[in-house]
Amino acid sequence: METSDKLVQRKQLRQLIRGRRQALSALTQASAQESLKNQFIKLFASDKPESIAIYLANDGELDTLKLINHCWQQNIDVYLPVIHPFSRHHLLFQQYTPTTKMVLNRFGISEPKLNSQSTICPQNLSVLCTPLVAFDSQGNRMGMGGGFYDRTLSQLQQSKTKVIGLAHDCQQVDSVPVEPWDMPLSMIMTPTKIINC
Ligand SMILES: Nc1nc2c(c(=O)[nH]1)N(C=O)[C@@H](CNc1ccc(C(=O)N[C@@H](CCC(=O)O)C(=O)O)cc1)CN2
Ligand SMILES: Nc1ncnc2c1ncn2[C@@H]1O[C@H](COP(=O)(O)OP(=O)(O)OP(=O)(O)O)[C@@H](O)[C@H]1O
Repeated sequence: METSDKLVQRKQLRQLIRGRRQALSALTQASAQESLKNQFIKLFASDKPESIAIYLANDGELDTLKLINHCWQQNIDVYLPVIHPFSRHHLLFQQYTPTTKMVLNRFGISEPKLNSQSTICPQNLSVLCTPLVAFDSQGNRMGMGGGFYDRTLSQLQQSKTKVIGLAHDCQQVDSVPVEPWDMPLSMIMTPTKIINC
């Protein structure tokens, strides 16, 4: 397929799936985040992670507040992505506690006010949960289009960090049109299932 065809295809798919998740009702979102928390508890029943990077939901993404609260209760260190102030399309991961000062980033998403003393190298995270727009059963993912998570994931190839894509079931497609830089996921968690890719 021509590169430009694929670009158009990816753009259309992104629009379609973003529309699907934005259309989910508050009730569906509420039950989805409860199920997500329960899936997480089941998955880590026998080995509690030390640290986990999550995200604050935006644009209809699978909500994570209940999961974050659960981690806090379990003394699991929670980190959030922060848009890198100088390095374009790169993320930093900063610890998030109930007292962390928050600011809005340029996408309107709440993120910790940058404090380099509470950031972590992604390689040192036990678990990294990525948001995504579309996924398939092979673990291919497509995000919002900035390549932020692709760049982070490309640094994790030699690390023990467990990478888990989080999404609603309605974000699954038969096949994500992938690009050479797209990093496949080894696991995707939805409110109803865990897919080992
Ligand atoms: N919850 C959450 N946090 C995240 C991400 C994410 O996907 N979800 N990111 C994962 O990368 C990073 C932010 N990346 C983003 C990239 C594009 C847009 C977005 O809304 N784009 C608009 C155009 C906005 C603009 O250009 O100013 C759009 O496409 O409509 C949002 C976040 C870091 N934090
Ligand atoms: N590891 C990388 N190194 C350099 N550039 C990259 C890397 N990964 C992706 N990019 C660039 O980022 C841009 C956006 O990529 P893409 O559309 O795949 O993002 P995405 O998967 O939707 O976003 P995200 O990864 O933030 O969820 C592309 O132009 C691509 O060239």
